[in-house]
Amino acid sequence: MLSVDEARERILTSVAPLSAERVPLSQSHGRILAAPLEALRTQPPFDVSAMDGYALRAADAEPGRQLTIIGTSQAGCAFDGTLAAGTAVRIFTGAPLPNGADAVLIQENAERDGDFLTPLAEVKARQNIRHRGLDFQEGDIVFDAGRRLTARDLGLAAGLGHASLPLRRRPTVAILATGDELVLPGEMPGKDQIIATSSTALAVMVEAEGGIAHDLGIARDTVADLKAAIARVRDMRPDVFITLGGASVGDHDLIRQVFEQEGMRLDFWKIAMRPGKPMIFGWFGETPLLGLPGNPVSAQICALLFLKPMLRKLQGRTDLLPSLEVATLASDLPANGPREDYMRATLSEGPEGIAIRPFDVQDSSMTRSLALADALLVRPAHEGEIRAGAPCRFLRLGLSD
Ligand SMILES: Nc1nc2c(c(=O)[nH]1)N[C@H]1C(S)=C(S)[C@@H](COP(=O)(O)OP(=O)(O)OC[C@H]3O[C@@H](n4cnc5c(N)ncnc54)[C@H](O)[C@@H]3O)O[C@H]1N2
Ligand code: MOO
Repeated sequence: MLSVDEARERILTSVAPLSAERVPLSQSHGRILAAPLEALRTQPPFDVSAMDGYALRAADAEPGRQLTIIGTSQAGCAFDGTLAAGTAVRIFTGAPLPNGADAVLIQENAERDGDFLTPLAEVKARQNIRHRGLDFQEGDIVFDAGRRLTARDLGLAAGLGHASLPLRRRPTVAILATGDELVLPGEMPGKDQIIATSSTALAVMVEAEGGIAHDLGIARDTVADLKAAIARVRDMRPDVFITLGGASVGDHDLIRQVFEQEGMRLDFWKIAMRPGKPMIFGWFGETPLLGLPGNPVSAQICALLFLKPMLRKLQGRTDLLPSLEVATLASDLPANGPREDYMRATLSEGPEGIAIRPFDVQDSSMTRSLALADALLVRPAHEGEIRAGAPCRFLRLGLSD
Protein backbone atom coordinates (compact mmCIF):
# COMPACT_ATOMS: atom_id res chain seq x y z
CA MET A 1 0.00 0.00 0.00
CA LEU A 2 1.16 3.55 -0.80
CA SER A 3 1.53 6.14 1.93
CA VAL A 4 -0.73 9.21 1.84
CA ASP A 5 2.20 11.36 0.65
CA GLU A 6 3.17 8.91 -2.10
CA ALA A 7 -0.41 8.56 -3.30
CA ARG A 8 -0.92 12.33 -3.38
CA GLU A 9 2.39 12.82 -5.19
CA ARG A 10 1.31 10.31 -7.88
CA ILE A 11 -1.97 12.13 -8.35
CA LEU A 12 -0.47 15.61 -8.43
CA THR A 13 2.37 14.81 -10.83
CA SER A 14 -0.08 13.26 -13.29
CA VAL A 15 -2.43 16.24 -13.64
CA ALA A 16 -1.58 19.60 -15.25
CA PRO A 17 -3.24 23.03 -15.02
CA LEU A 18 -6.26 23.53 -17.28
CA SER A 19 -6.37 26.10 -20.08
CA ALA A 20 -6.98 29.81 -19.43
CA GLU A 21 -10.06 31.87 -20.27
CA ARG A 22 -10.88 35.59 -20.05
CA VAL A 23 -13.38 36.45 -17.33
CA PRO A 24 -14.96 39.83 -16.45
CA LEU A 25 -13.81 41.22 -13.09
CA SER A 26 -17.30 40.85 -11.61
CA GLN A 27 -17.09 37.06 -12.06
CA SER A 28 -13.45 36.62 -11.03
CA HIS A 29 -13.79 36.44 -7.25
CA GLY A 30 -12.09 33.34 -5.80
CA ARG A 31 -10.76 32.32 -9.23
CA ILE A 32 -7.11 31.68 -10.04
CA LEU A 33 -4.94 33.97 -12.19
CA ALA A 34 -3.43 32.16 -15.17
CA ALA A 35 -0.72 34.75 -15.92
CA PRO A 36 1.18 37.45 -14.01
CA LEU A 37 -0.88 40.64 -13.75
CA GLU A 38 0.71 43.84 -15.02
CA ALA A 39 -0.23 47.46 -14.32
CA LEU A 40 -1.49 48.99 -17.59
CA ARG A 41 -1.32 52.50 -16.12
CA THR A 42 0.31 54.58 -13.39
CA GLN A 43 -1.57 55.55 -10.21
CA PRO A 44 -1.87 58.32 -9.35
CA PRO A 45 -1.29 59.35 -12.96
CA PHE A 46 -0.08 62.83 -11.83
CA ASP A 47 0.89 64.50 -8.54
CA VAL A 48 -2.28 65.13 -6.52
CA SER A 49 -3.18 66.89 -3.32
CA ALA A 50 -3.80 64.65 -0.30
CA MET A 51 -5.70 67.40 1.56
CA ASP A 52 -8.13 70.30 1.12
CA GLY A 53 -6.18 73.59 1.23
CA TYR A 54 -3.89 75.69 -0.94
CA ALA A 55 -1.21 74.63 -3.40
CA LEU A 56 1.83 76.90 -3.19
CA ARG A 57 5.60 77.00 -3.05
CA ALA A 58 6.72 75.77 0.38
CA ALA A 59 9.21 78.64 0.57
CA ASP A 60 6.30 81.13 0.35
CA ALA A 61 4.46 79.68 3.37
CA GLU A 62 5.82 82.19 5.86
CA PRO A 63 3.34 82.89 8.63
CA GLY A 64 1.97 86.40 8.14
CA ARG A 65 3.03 86.80 4.46
CA GLN A 66 0.21 87.60 2.02
CA LEU A 67 -0.16 85.47 -1.15
CA THR A 68 -2.52 85.94 -4.09
CA ILE A 69 -4.99 83.20 -4.97
CA ILE A 70 -4.99 82.80 -8.75
CA GLY A 71 -7.39 79.90 -9.34
CA THR A 72 -8.79 76.52 -8.28
CA SER A 73 -7.84 72.89 -8.86
CA GLN A 74 -10.47 70.28 -8.07
CA ALA A 75 -10.61 66.51 -8.59
CA GLY A 76 -11.44 65.94 -12.25
CA CYS A 77 -10.69 69.57 -13.28
CA ALA A 78 -7.10 70.81 -12.95
CA PHE A 79 -5.85 74.43 -12.76
CA ASP A 80 -4.36 75.05 -16.19
CA GLY A 81 -1.79 77.74 -15.48
CA THR A 82 1.57 77.77 -13.73
CA LEU A 83 1.93 78.96 -10.18
CA ALA A 84 4.48 81.76 -9.72
CA ALA A 85 6.27 82.87 -6.53
CA GLY A 86 3.91 84.68 -4.16
CA THR A 87 0.76 82.98 -5.48
CA ALA A 88 -1.43 80.07 -4.36
CA VAL A 89 -4.18 77.91 -5.89
CA ARG A 90 -7.23 76.69 -3.97
CA ILE A 91 -7.03 72.90 -4.09
CA PHE A 92 -9.06 69.88 -2.94
CA THR A 93 -8.20 66.30 -2.04
CA GLY A 94 -7.49 64.28 -5.19
CA ALA A 95 -7.03 67.34 -7.42
CA PRO A 96 -3.97 67.63 -9.71
CA LEU A 97 -1.14 69.72 -8.23
CA PRO A 98 -0.59 72.84 -10.41
CA ASN A 99 2.75 73.30 -12.18
CA GLY A 100 5.09 75.35 -10.04
CA ALA A 101 3.61 74.26 -6.69
CA ASP A 102 5.60 71.93 -4.42
CA ALA A 103 3.38 71.70 -1.31
CA VAL A 104 -0.19 71.95 -0.05
CA LEU A 105 -0.98 74.08 3.01
CA ILE A 106 -4.06 72.64 4.75
CA GLN A 107 -6.91 75.13 5.03
CA GLU A 108 -6.90 74.92 8.85
CA ASN A 109 -3.43 76.56 8.71
CA ALA A 110 -4.43 79.44 6.45
CA GLU A 111 -6.61 82.54 6.58
CA ARG A 112 -8.39 83.59 3.41
CA ASP A 113 -9.73 87.03 2.63
CA GLY A 114 -11.18 87.22 -0.89
CA ASP A 115 -8.32 86.57 -3.32
CA PHE A 116 -5.68 86.84 -0.60
CA LEU A 117 -4.22 84.12 1.57
CA THR A 118 -2.20 84.42 4.75
CA PRO A 119 -0.37 81.25 5.87
CA LEU A 120 -0.63 80.63 9.63
CA ALA A 121 2.04 77.90 9.66
CA GLU A 122 4.95 76.66 7.62
CA VAL A 123 4.74 73.68 5.28
CA LYS A 124 7.61 71.55 4.03
CA ALA A 125 8.33 70.93 0.36
CA ARG A 126 6.41 67.79 -0.86
CA GLN A 127 4.10 67.91 2.16
CA ASN A 128 0.46 66.78 1.61
CA ILE A 129 1.21 65.64 -1.95
CA ARG A 130 0.72 62.15 -3.37
CA HIS A 131 3.32 61.75 -6.04
CA ARG A 132 2.70 60.25 -9.46
CA GLY A 133 3.06 56.45 -9.27
CA LEU A 134 2.84 56.28 -5.46
CA ASP A 135 0.47 53.29 -5.68
CA PHE A 136 1.83 51.58 -8.83
CA GLN A 137 3.63 52.35 -12.08
CA GLU A 138 2.74 51.18 -15.58
CA GLY A 139 4.58 47.89 -16.22
CA ASP A 140 4.74 46.81 -12.56
CA ILE A 141 3.97 43.09 -12.09
CA VAL A 142 1.52 43.20 -9.22
CA PHE A 143 0.47 39.53 -8.89
CA ASP A 144 2.10 36.26 -9.88
CA ALA A 145 0.18 33.57 -11.76
CA GLY A 146 -1.57 31.11 -9.43
CA ARG A 147 -3.02 33.72 -7.07
CA ARG A 148 -6.57 33.17 -5.81
CA LEU A 149 -8.29 36.52 -6.22
CA THR A 150 -9.82 38.33 -3.25
CA ALA A 151 -12.28 41.23 -3.34
CA ARG A 152 -9.30 43.52 -2.60
CA ASP A 153 -7.35 42.07 -5.51
CA LEU A 154 -10.22 42.76 -7.89
CA GLY A 155 -10.48 46.38 -6.77
CA LEU A 156 -6.78 46.75 -7.48
CA ALA A 157 -7.09 44.94 -10.84
CA ALA A 158 -9.73 47.49 -11.92
CA GLY A 159 -7.31 50.30 -10.99
CA LEU A 160 -4.50 48.63 -12.92
CA GLY A 161 -6.65 49.08 -16.04
CA HIS A 162 -8.13 45.59 -16.46
CA ALA A 163 -11.82 44.94 -17.16
CA SER A 164 -11.31 41.18 -17.52
CA LEU A 165 -8.60 38.76 -16.41
CA PRO A 166 -6.91 35.60 -17.74
CA LEU A 167 -8.05 32.88 -15.32
CA ARG A 168 -7.72 29.12 -15.20
CA ARG A 169 -10.82 27.31 -16.37
CA ARG A 170 -12.92 25.94 -13.50
CA PRO A 171 -12.50 22.15 -13.31
CA THR A 172 -15.70 20.19 -13.87
CA VAL A 173 -16.19 17.26 -11.50
CA ALA A 174 -18.69 14.45 -12.12
CA ILE A 175 -19.79 12.73 -8.91
CA LEU A 176 -21.39 9.29 -9.03
CA ALA A 177 -22.71 7.48 -5.95
CA THR A 178 -23.01 3.71 -6.24
CA GLY A 179 -25.03 1.20 -4.25
CA ASP A 180 -28.37 -0.64 -4.27
CA GLU A 181 -28.96 0.57 -0.73
CA LEU A 182 -28.93 4.29 -1.55
CA VAL A 183 -31.69 6.80 -2.20
CA LEU A 184 -31.30 10.49 -2.99
CA PRO A 185 -31.73 13.11 -0.25
CA GLY A 186 -35.45 13.93 -0.06
CA GLU A 187 -36.51 10.42 -1.14
CA MET A 188 -37.99 7.93 1.31
CA PRO A 189 -35.54 5.04 1.97
CA GLY A 190 -37.03 1.57 1.43
CA LYS A 191 -36.78 -1.26 3.95
CA ASP A 192 -33.07 -1.96 3.43
CA GLN A 193 -31.99 1.46 2.31
CA ILE A 194 -30.19 4.58 3.57
CA ILE A 195 -29.78 8.10 2.25
CA ALA A 196 -26.74 8.90 0.07
CA THR A 197 -24.88 11.65 1.89
CA SER A 198 -21.42 12.02 0.44
CA SER A 199 -22.37 13.54 -2.95
CA THR A 200 -23.83 16.56 -1.18
CA ALA A 201 -20.72 17.19 0.91
CA LEU A 202 -18.37 16.59 -2.03
CA ALA A 203 -20.27 18.92 -4.37
CA VAL A 204 -19.97 21.71 -1.80
CA MET A 205 -16.27 21.04 -1.38
CA VAL A 206 -15.72 21.07 -5.15
CA GLU A 207 -17.55 24.38 -5.63
CA ALA A 208 -15.74 25.98 -2.67
CA GLU A 209 -12.44 24.91 -4.21
CA GLY A 210 -13.34 26.63 -7.48
CA GLY A 211 -14.70 23.64 -9.41
CA ILE A 212 -18.10 22.94 -10.97
CA ALA A 213 -19.82 19.87 -9.54
CA HIS A 214 -22.13 17.65 -11.62
CA ASP A 215 -24.05 15.20 -9.47
CA LEU A 216 -24.72 12.09 -11.58
CA GLY A 217 -27.00 10.59 -8.95
CA ILE A 218 -26.83 6.93 -7.96
CA ALA A 219 -25.79 3.90 -10.01
CA ARG A 220 -27.01 0.49 -8.86
CA ASP A 221 -24.48 -2.27 -8.11
CA THR A 222 -24.89 -3.80 -11.56
CA VAL A 223 -22.53 -4.02 -14.49
CA ALA A 224 -25.19 -2.48 -16.75
CA ASP A 225 -25.76 0.53 -14.51
CA LEU A 226 -22.03 1.19 -14.09
CA LYS A 227 -21.46 0.89 -17.85
CA ALA A 228 -24.28 3.36 -18.47
CA ALA A 229 -22.67 5.79 -16.01
CA ILE A 230 -19.30 5.44 -17.77
CA ALA A 231 -20.98 6.18 -21.10
CA ARG A 232 -22.45 9.38 -19.65
CA VAL A 233 -19.07 10.43 -18.30
CA ARG A 234 -17.43 9.77 -21.69
CA ASP A 235 -19.96 12.11 -23.33
CA MET A 236 -19.59 14.70 -20.64
CA ARG A 237 -15.77 14.72 -20.55
CA PRO A 238 -15.44 16.16 -17.04
CA ASP A 239 -12.02 17.18 -15.76
CA VAL A 240 -12.37 14.76 -12.82
CA PHE A 241 -14.60 11.72 -12.31
CA ILE A 242 -15.42 10.69 -8.75
CA THR A 243 -17.20 7.53 -7.68
CA LEU A 244 -18.39 6.75 -4.18
CA GLY A 245 -18.49 3.18 -2.87
CA GLY A 246 -17.83 -0.19 -4.43
CA ALA A 247 -14.08 0.28 -4.00
CA SER A 248 -13.46 -2.59 -1.59
CA VAL A 249 -13.40 -6.37 -1.92
CA GLY A 250 -17.06 -7.38 -1.42
CA ASP A 251 -19.01 -9.31 -4.05
CA HIS A 252 -20.92 -6.14 -4.93
CA ASP A 253 -17.85 -3.86 -5.00
CA LEU A 254 -17.64 -3.67 -8.78
CA ILE A 255 -15.96 -0.38 -9.51
CA ARG A 256 -12.42 -1.54 -10.23
CA GLN A 257 -13.42 -4.69 -12.09
CA VAL A 258 -16.07 -3.10 -14.33
CA PHE A 259 -14.11 0.10 -14.91
CA GLU A 260 -10.99 -1.85 -15.95
CA GLN A 261 -13.10 -3.90 -18.38
CA GLU A 262 -14.36 -0.60 -19.76
CA GLY A 263 -10.86 0.73 -20.39
CA MET A 264 -9.79 2.35 -17.13
CA ARG A 265 -6.01 2.42 -16.64
CA LEU A 266 -5.43 1.73 -12.96
CA ASP A 267 -2.68 3.81 -11.36
CA PHE A 268 -3.09 2.57 -7.79
CA TRP A 269 -5.57 0.95 -5.44
CA LYS A 270 -5.27 1.12 -1.64
CA ILE A 271 -3.51 3.59 0.59
CA ALA A 272 -2.02 2.98 4.04
CA MET A 273 -4.47 5.32 5.75
CA ARG A 274 -7.45 5.09 8.07
CA PRO A 275 -10.12 5.80 7.05
CA GLY A 276 -9.91 5.62 3.27
CA LYS A 277 -7.81 2.52 2.58
CA PRO A 278 -9.51 1.22 -0.58
CA MET A 279 -9.28 4.42 -2.65
CA ILE A 280 -8.75 3.91 -6.39
CA PHE A 281 -6.87 6.23 -8.75
CA GLY A 282 -7.06 5.60 -12.48
CA TRP A 283 -7.71 7.13 -15.90
CA PHE A 284 -10.49 6.98 -18.48
CA GLY A 285 -8.58 8.35 -21.43
CA GLU A 286 -7.72 11.91 -20.37
CA THR A 287 -10.09 11.90 -17.38
CA PRO A 288 -8.70 11.07 -13.95
CA LEU A 289 -10.87 8.87 -11.75
CA LEU A 290 -10.88 9.01 -7.96
CA GLY A 291 -12.78 5.97 -6.71
CA LEU A 292 -13.55 6.95 -3.13
CA PRO A 293 -14.56 4.41 -0.48
CA GLY A 294 -18.25 4.17 0.33
CA ASN A 295 -18.06 4.89 4.04
CA PRO A 296 -18.96 8.57 4.10
CA VAL A 297 -16.23 9.64 6.53
CA SER A 298 -13.63 7.79 4.44
CA ALA A 299 -14.94 9.41 1.24
CA GLN A 300 -14.87 12.92 2.67
CA ILE A 301 -11.44 12.59 4.26
CA CYS A 302 -10.06 11.20 0.99
CA ALA A 303 -11.61 14.17 -0.82
CA LEU A 304 -9.94 16.55 1.62
CA LEU A 305 -6.52 14.92 1.22
CA PHE A 306 -6.54 14.08 -2.50
CA LEU A 307 -9.35 15.81 -4.40
CA LYS A 308 -8.76 19.29 -2.99
CA PRO A 309 -5.03 19.39 -3.88
CA MET A 310 -5.90 17.97 -7.31
CA LEU A 311 -8.44 20.74 -7.95
CA ARG A 312 -5.84 23.28 -6.89
CA LYS A 313 -3.24 21.83 -9.26
CA LEU A 314 -5.77 21.86 -12.12
CA GLN A 315 -6.27 25.56 -11.46
CA GLY A 316 -2.55 26.36 -11.40
CA ARG A 317 -2.31 27.06 -7.69
CA THR A 318 0.98 26.57 -5.93
CA ASP A 319 -0.37 26.06 -2.38
CA LEU A 320 -1.52 22.51 -2.97
CA LEU A 321 -1.16 20.66 0.30
CA PRO A 322 -3.21 20.97 3.49
CA SER A 323 -1.11 22.61 6.20
CA LEU A 324 -0.76 20.88 9.53
CA GLU A 325 -0.66 22.60 12.93
CA VAL A 326 0.54 21.33 16.29
CA ALA A 327 -1.58 20.87 19.42
CA THR A 328 -1.27 19.17 22.79
CA LEU A 329 -3.04 15.85 23.14
CA ALA A 330 -5.82 15.94 25.78
CA SER A 331 -6.22 12.16 26.29
CA ASP A 332 -4.03 9.04 26.04
CA LEU A 333 -3.97 7.10 22.76
CA PRO A 334 -2.95 3.47 22.23
CA ALA A 335 -0.29 2.50 19.68
CA ASN A 336 -1.28 3.01 16.05
CA GLY A 337 -1.29 0.25 13.43
CA PRO A 338 0.28 0.22 9.95
CA ARG A 339 -1.97 2.96 8.50
CA GLU A 340 -1.62 6.74 8.92
CA ASP A 341 -4.65 7.67 11.01
CA TYR A 342 -6.91 10.69 10.54
CA MET A 343 -8.95 10.93 13.75
CA ARG A 344 -11.94 13.24 14.17
CA ALA A 345 -11.21 15.52 17.13
CA THR A 346 -12.28 18.69 18.91
CA LEU A 347 -10.01 21.64 19.69
CA SER A 348 -10.02 23.84 22.80
CA GLU A 349 -7.81 26.47 24.40
CA GLY A 350 -5.58 24.65 26.91
CA PRO A 351 -2.98 25.95 29.40
CA GLU A 352 -0.25 25.23 26.83
CA GLY A 353 -1.99 26.54 23.71
CA ILE A 354 -4.37 24.46 21.63
CA ALA A 355 -5.53 21.14 23.13
CA ILE A 356 -6.87 18.35 20.89
CA ARG A 357 -9.21 15.57 21.99
CA PRO A 358 -10.10 12.76 19.55
CA PHE A 359 -13.60 11.28 19.71
CA ASP A 360 -13.64 7.92 21.50
CA VAL A 361 -15.32 6.10 18.61
CA GLN A 362 -13.85 6.59 15.14
CA ASP A 363 -16.05 4.34 12.99
CA SER A 364 -15.93 5.58 9.38
CA SER A 365 -19.72 5.46 8.99
CA MET A 366 -20.25 8.17 11.62
CA THR A 367 -20.96 11.45 9.87
CA ARG A 368 -22.13 13.25 13.01
CA SER A 369 -18.68 13.19 14.60
CA LEU A 370 -17.20 14.35 11.28
CA ALA A 371 -19.57 17.30 11.21
CA LEU A 372 -18.88 18.14 14.88
CA ALA A 373 -15.10 17.75 14.61
CA ASP A 374 -12.92 20.86 14.54
CA ALA A 375 -9.92 18.99 13.23
CA LEU A 376 -8.39 15.71 12.12
CA LEU A 377 -5.60 14.51 14.38
CA VAL A 378 -2.94 12.99 12.14
CA ARG A 379 -1.09 9.97 13.55
CA PRO A 380 1.87 8.47 11.73
CA ALA A 381 1.71 4.78 10.86
CA HIS A 382 3.23 2.55 13.57
CA GLU A 383 3.39 5.37 16.13
CA GLY A 384 3.64 3.95 19.65
CA GLU A 385 1.30 4.71 22.53
CA ILE A 386 1.11 8.45 23.29
CA ARG A 387 0.07 10.16 26.50
CA ALA A 388 -1.98 13.25 27.24
CA GLY A 389 0.34 16.27 27.00
CA ALA A 390 2.22 14.96 23.97
CA PRO A 391 2.49 17.26 20.94
CA CYS A 392 0.65 16.04 17.87
CA ARG A 393 -0.17 17.31 14.40
CA PHE A 394 -3.63 18.17 13.19
CA LEU A 395 -5.44 19.42 10.10
CA ARG A 396 -7.98 22.12 10.92
CA LEU A 397 -11.42 21.65 9.33
CA GLY A 398 -13.13 24.68 7.82
CA LEU A 399 -16.45 25.88 6.46
CA SER A 400 -16.11 24.03 3.17
CA ASP A 401 -14.62 20.75 4.47
N1 LIG B 1 -13.19 -7.86 3.83
C1 LIG B 1 -12.97 -6.53 3.80
N2 LIG B 1 -14.00 -5.70 3.91
C2 LIG B 1 -13.79 -4.39 3.88
C3 LIG B 1 -12.49 -3.89 3.77
C4 LIG B 1 -11.43 -4.79 3.62
O1 LIG B 1 -10.24 -4.41 3.51
N3 LIG B 1 -11.70 -6.11 3.62
N4 LIG B 1 -12.30 -2.53 3.80
C5 LIG B 1 -13.27 -1.77 4.55
C6 LIG B 1 -13.02 -0.38 4.39
S1 LIG B 1 -11.68 0.20 5.18
C7 LIG B 1 -13.86 0.44 3.75
S2 LIG B 1 -13.55 2.11 3.74
C8 LIG B 1 -15.07 -0.04 3.09
C9 LIG B 1 -15.21 0.63 1.71
O2 LIG B 1 -15.97 -0.15 0.92
P1 LIG B 1 -16.59 0.30 -0.46
O3 LIG B 1 -15.84 1.43 -1.06
O4 LIG B 1 -16.72 -0.90 -1.28
O5 LIG B 1 -17.98 0.89 -0.02
P2 LIG B 1 -19.41 0.21 0.01
O6 LIG B 1 -19.26 -1.19 0.44
O7 LIG B 1 -20.09 0.48 -1.25
O8 LIG B 1 -20.06 1.06 1.16
C10 LIG B 1 -19.54 1.08 2.46
C11 LIG B 1 -20.56 1.72 3.39
O9 LIG B 1 -20.79 3.05 3.00
C12 LIG B 1 -22.15 3.31 2.69
N5 LIG B 1 -22.23 4.23 1.55
C13 LIG B 1 -21.83 3.98 0.31
N6 LIG B 1 -22.00 5.05 -0.48
C14 LIG B 1 -22.54 6.00 0.28
C15 LIG B 1 -22.96 7.34 0.06
N7 LIG B 1 -22.85 7.91 -1.15
N8 LIG B 1 -23.46 8.05 1.09
C16 LIG B 1 -23.59 7.46 2.31
N9 LIG B 1 -23.20 6.20 2.59
C17 LIG B 1 -22.69 5.48 1.60
C18 LIG B 1 -22.69 1.94 2.36
O10 LIG B 1 -24.07 1.87 2.55
C19 LIG B 1 -21.91 1.06 3.31
O11 LIG B 1 -22.50 1.06 4.57
O12 LIG B 1 -15.04 -1.43 2.96
C20 LIG B 1 -14.70 -2.12 4.18
N10 LIG B 1 -14.85 -3.52 3.96
O1 MOO C 1 -10.32 2.62 5.23
MO1 MOO C 1 -12.09 2.42 5.80
O2 MOO C 1 -12.23 3.99 5.21
O3 MOO C 1 -11.43 2.50 7.49
O4 MOO C 1 -13.70 2.46 6.70
